[in-house]
Amino acid sequence: MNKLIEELSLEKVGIVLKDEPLANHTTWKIGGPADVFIQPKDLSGLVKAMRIVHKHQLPWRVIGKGSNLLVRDKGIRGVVFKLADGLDHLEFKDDVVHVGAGYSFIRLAVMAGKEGLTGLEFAGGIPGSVGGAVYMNAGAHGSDISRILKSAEVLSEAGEIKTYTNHDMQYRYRHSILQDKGGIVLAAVFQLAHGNRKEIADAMAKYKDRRRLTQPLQLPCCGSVFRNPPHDHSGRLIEESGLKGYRIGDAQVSEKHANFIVNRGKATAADVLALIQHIQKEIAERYQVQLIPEVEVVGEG
Ligand SMILES: Cc1cc2nc3c(=O)[nH]c(=O)nc-3n(C[C@H](O)[C@H](O)[C@H](O)COP(=O)(O)OP(=O)(O)OC[C@H]3O[C@@H](n4cnc5c(N)ncnc54)[C@H](O)[C@@H]3O)c2cc1C
Ligand SMILES: NC(=O)C1=CN([C@@H]2O[C@H](COP(=O)(O)OP(=O)(O)OC[C@H]3O[C@@H](n4cnc5c(N)ncnc54)[C@H](OP(=O)(O)O)[C@@H]3O)[C@@H](O)[C@H]2O)C=CC1
Ligand SMILES: C=C(O[C@H]1[C@H](O)[C@@H](CO)O[C@H](OP(=O)(O)OP(=O)(O)OC[C@H]2O[C@@H](n3ccc(=O)[nH]c3=O)[C@H](O)[C@@H]2O)[C@@H]1NC(C)=O)C(=O)O
Repeated sequence: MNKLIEELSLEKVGIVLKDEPLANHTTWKIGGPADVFIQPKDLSGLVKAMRIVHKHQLPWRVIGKGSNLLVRDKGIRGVVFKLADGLDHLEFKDDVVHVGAGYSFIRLAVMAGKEGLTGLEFAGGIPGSVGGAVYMNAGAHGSDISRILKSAEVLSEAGEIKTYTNHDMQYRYRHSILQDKGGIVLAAVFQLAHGNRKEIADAMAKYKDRRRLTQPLQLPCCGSVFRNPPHDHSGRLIEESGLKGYRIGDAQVSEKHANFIVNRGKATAADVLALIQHIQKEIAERYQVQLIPEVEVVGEG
């Protein structure tokens, strides 16, 4: 590991940290350490780092803003790449936007609105990176990434950069091909349309108010914990089961939105996982519905 860190430092790939607690990089503020944490300073830093990691045959994972991740308490063995500053270029060309994977998805929505471009209003309250959103097919208010993505640049483990079209992504509800095949989204191109600045701003303000009213935005959380089952809402089922406020350790079913689990202070991943299992058992017994987590659970317990 020390040899790897030495090589990464010599190549000046960006920020390189040993045993970095991932609780510092997830919105749940939960997660054990990554053996090696790399925040590349730019694209060439990422490509160089990937080559070195590949040579050392270490497992790796990429994260964005950690807003859909439950990292187990013993952390992640191998390397974690975090895409943030340095991979965050933004360029509007008529009604098309080219954006780096490390760019904030919320900020992108705000910037597109300022340009008078419509299509990204739904993203106004989704607190992740563009890369995470492309991978997750993030969505809200009746829209999602699949409606606007033209193409994405993806780096494979072998170090090749390929262009994926919208069709290649095989998008479905909160699913993309990347969830099966892996790869690192480097950048995305979105097709928007010219619209009315005021109408765009009004729609975003309306969505923002709705979120403030219905979601526990002030407490550490990861958004919806479970996918919605067909033709229903996990939040409705969990509330109807009387589980709002139910707590294991410092992990609690939000009083505001039953499909959110909030960290009341020092919740561990084990607390959250126990609560997830408890909810799944209650809902299966009561409604014969198997709730499937939307959040990704990674690392060692
Ligand atoms: C308050 C709150 C509200 C939310 N509301 C919504 C909502 O309305 N709709 C919605 O869809 N989600 C919502 N979420 C969940 C979350 O914001 C999205 O899933 C988001 O797209 C995750 O992006 P991220 O950068 O944080 O990804 P991370 O959590 O860091 O990672 C999630 C997954 O994406 C992968 N990934 C991240 N970056 C890349 C990359 N560059 N290349 C390849 N894979 C990558 C990771 O490996 C991981 O598997 C909400 C979360 C919170 C905290
Ligand atoms: N509960 C949790 O665990 C988490 C919740 N969040 C929530 O997500 C939101 C932003 O997250 P953050 O990581 O700070 O994002 P960023 O730092 O990437 O960007 C947020 C910026 O965009 C602005 N903004 C956000 N939404 C809108 C909108 N609909 N219309 C116009 N401007 C908007 C914000 O202004 P302004 O401050 O005025 O809204 C802020 O300046 C916040 O509401 C935050 O509460 C984020 C992470 C974790
Ligand atoms: C937050 C996320 O995405 C959210 C997205 O922000 C919103 C808005 O479009 O719609 C989905 O939530 P949701 O289905 O729970 O939407 P909401 O509008 O909050 O609730 C739906 C229905 O459930 C009911 N509901 C919700 C919460 C609750 O505690 N009790 C309850 O009865 C509501 O009354 C409403 O009738 C996405 N969740 C999923 C899993 O698809 C996320 O993916 O992380």
